[in-house]
Amino acid sequence: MVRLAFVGAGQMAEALAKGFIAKKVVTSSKINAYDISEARRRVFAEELGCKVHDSNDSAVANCDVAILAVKPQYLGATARTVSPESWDNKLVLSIAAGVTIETLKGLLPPSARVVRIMPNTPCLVGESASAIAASEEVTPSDVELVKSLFATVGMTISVEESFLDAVTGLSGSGPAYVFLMIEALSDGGVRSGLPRPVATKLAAQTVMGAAKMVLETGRHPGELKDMVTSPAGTTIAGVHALEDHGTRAAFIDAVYKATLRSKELSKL
Ligand SMILES: NC(=O)C1=CN([C@@H]2O[C@H](COP(=O)(O)OP(=O)(O)OC[C@H]3O[C@@H](n4cnc5c(N)ncnc54)[C@H](OP(=O)(O)O)[C@@H]3O)[C@@H](O)[C@H]2O)C=CC1
Ligand SMILES: O=C(O)[C@@H]1CCC=N1
Repeated sequence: MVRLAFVGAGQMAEALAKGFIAKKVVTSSKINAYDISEARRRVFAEELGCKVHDSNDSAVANCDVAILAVKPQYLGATARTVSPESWDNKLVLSIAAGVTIETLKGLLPPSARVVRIMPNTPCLVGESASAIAASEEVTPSDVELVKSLFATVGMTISVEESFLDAVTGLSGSGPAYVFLMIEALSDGGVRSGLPRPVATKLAAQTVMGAAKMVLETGRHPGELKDMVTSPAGTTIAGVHALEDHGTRAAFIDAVYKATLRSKELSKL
């Protein structure tokens, strides 16, 4: 069984570790971790049962695959806390938004093989969307290993590295847009008289059901929308309100602005 190391044990590292453990792809005893925050080290040791180290160097020295999971701004300084000997021959996965393979290679010895991945938090429930871009040195068996690891917590897709900023703007950040949407739909239900727990449950199930229809039928979302929309009915009244408030443009702009921010992070 592969030995992992999380360099940074924050929100996303926790979501991935919990997902991997739940799917039994890695046992907690094979997950090494370090975080500068004692509170985060405690979560990994006490809640997840992982091997928590007293440095990034020790965590990486004891792994086959290291997952860089600190904020992009701290990646350079963090990578330098690990000695070249500990990085030697490691498969290094970076989930950091924006930070390019070229930058990552500049931080690591030449023997390290670099893969960038952009997952999202639904890995916690086995429904992540992870896009993967590998550097030239990465072997086909490395790619297979990464794909099989992340496939246990959701779907994986290989992309050109140049697409990763857009992926980050869409699926990396996307759960936040959808949570906001569910919260707002629930507010709408409450505004119309539903009790909050009923409204939130209906909103979340509706989003999940609609998403499943897109994925499972392969039909265009516009066509599926038309199936709900009766002439002079309730849905077209709701759709008109959404169009009137510029909802479609707001989503397009959200993804675009997040993409631009990912590009900015690559320059830090
Ligand atoms: N959250 C998400 O949905 C997603 C995040 N990502 C990427 O994942 C990465 C982590 O994001 P996220 O989990 O949200 O961030 P968090 O801030 O929750 O986690 C990062 C952790 O790293 C710690 N840290 C900082 N410096 C070091 C260091 N030198 N050594 C060890 N640990 C350190 C931080 O401690 P402290 O807080 O004390 O600084 C923090 O606990 C980012 O690069 C982000 O772009 C990718 C996909 C989705
Ligand atoms: O907000 C962020 O920067 C990170 C990257 C993608 C999701 N969260």
